[in-house]
Amino acid sequence: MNAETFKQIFTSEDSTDKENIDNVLSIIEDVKQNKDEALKKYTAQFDGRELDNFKVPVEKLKNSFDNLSEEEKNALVLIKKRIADYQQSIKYKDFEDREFSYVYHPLERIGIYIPGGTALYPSSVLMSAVPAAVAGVENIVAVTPTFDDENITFAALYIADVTEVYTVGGAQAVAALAYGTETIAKVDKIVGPGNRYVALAKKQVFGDVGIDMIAGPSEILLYVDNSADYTAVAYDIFAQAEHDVNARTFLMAESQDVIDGIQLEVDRLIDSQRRADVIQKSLENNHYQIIDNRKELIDVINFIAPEHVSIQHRDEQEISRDIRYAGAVFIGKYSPEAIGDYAAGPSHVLPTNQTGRFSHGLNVNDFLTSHAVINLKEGTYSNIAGAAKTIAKKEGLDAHYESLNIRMEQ
Ligand SMILES: NC(=O)c1ccc[n+]([C@@H]2O[C@H](COP(=O)([O-])OP(=O)(O)OC[C@H]3O[C@@H](n4cnc5c(N)ncnc54)[C@H](O)[C@@H]3O)[C@@H](O)[C@H]2O)c1
Ligand SMILES: [Zn+2]
Repeated sequence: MNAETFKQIFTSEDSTDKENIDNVLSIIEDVKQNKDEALKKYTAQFDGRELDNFKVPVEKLKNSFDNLSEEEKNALVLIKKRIADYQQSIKYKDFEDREFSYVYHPLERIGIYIPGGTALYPSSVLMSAVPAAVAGVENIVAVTPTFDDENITFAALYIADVTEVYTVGGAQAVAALAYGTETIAKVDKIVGPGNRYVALAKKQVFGDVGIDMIAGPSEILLYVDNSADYTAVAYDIFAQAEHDVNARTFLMAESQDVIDGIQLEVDRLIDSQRRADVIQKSLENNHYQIIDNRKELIDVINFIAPEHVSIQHRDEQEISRDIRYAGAVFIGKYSPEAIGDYAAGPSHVLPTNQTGRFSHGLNVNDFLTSHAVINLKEGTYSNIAGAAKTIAKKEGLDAHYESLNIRMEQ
């Protein structure tokens, strides 16, 4: 049992979905050319809505918030504060020295995609918009295919310091953010999760505009021993599975007894789940493995770089310290992944499908850009200009050489 065993799982997936790519490319081209007209056309085609005006007035957002129960309002406010405090604490700070500085500035205008095709995601609003607001972004534009006059997504947008909201979704919304239309001005970066069309569109527009990452179907790797609460672990597996039929769980334990114990709870409880049909389907993607060697376990985790890792084990602290690549690591009984979805603080917008090996969860620093400031004094210059001249000469760049040399002679 080692990381090699998992290669098969990851290489056999259809990451290149030719038909959908062509479809998304033609939507993007159309929006580039025909702007608002194209947005209206695709909104009618895919969402079945005739839209004259897709800008949502702030009163609509406010109404949605005002009409929530006190309990719901308080929940959104508390979650917003948790996210903001956490993001503030990890925000990069300028480095300033006599001859070098490194300074950070917020992006000017960003777009957040809030999924809304089949479910509402007020948590995603807060997880994307609050980090941007903490970074100091002035123009936070949200797009979402959410059309009801009042809904919890609008309520979250109301308290999240979002400055503009448009009811467009899918690849057409991503294209509008990337290239601009008569109604929606172009942004500098697009963030947030969405379905495959949204993900493919983000991939296509990258380069013309920044993106955060390509987040695919959700996944969790659980490492559990017999000190864990098997019923709670069964619910952790359901929580992952109910997201989407493509979601998956990697359940790992040192012995078959543990896996059997959890499986018993899964079998006992599954029929009583409201989303049992989705759960049942996504459980087919699960992989249950016995790993009794700690080094192999860590190799597998680092290879998969799971979106979520949950360790519920006697040695959970020690094991967690060796993990290098993961979207987020949840340690122990009181850090279930579900608390991370809503309220722990770090964003739930996380890299999936091994992309955690080179990218990270959305955070405040994704909304900052930075540059170096070089302000050398004469002494430093004289110490290093000789080396620079030598290389400039070797490269045959004479003007570079002279630019350096002339200052040495003075
Ligand atoms: N990783 C995360 O943090 C996270 C959080 C929340 C949601 N999600 C994911 O976001 C996704 C939400 O998907 P959704 O579909 O509900 O909403 P969505 O808003 O992502 O997509 C809806 C849009 O898809 C477009 N579309 C639908 N069918 C199309 C077709 N045949 N061709 C072209 N475009 C088409 C439509 O324009 C529609 O507006 C889910 O996969 C969910 O798991 C992820
Ligand atoms: Zn979840």
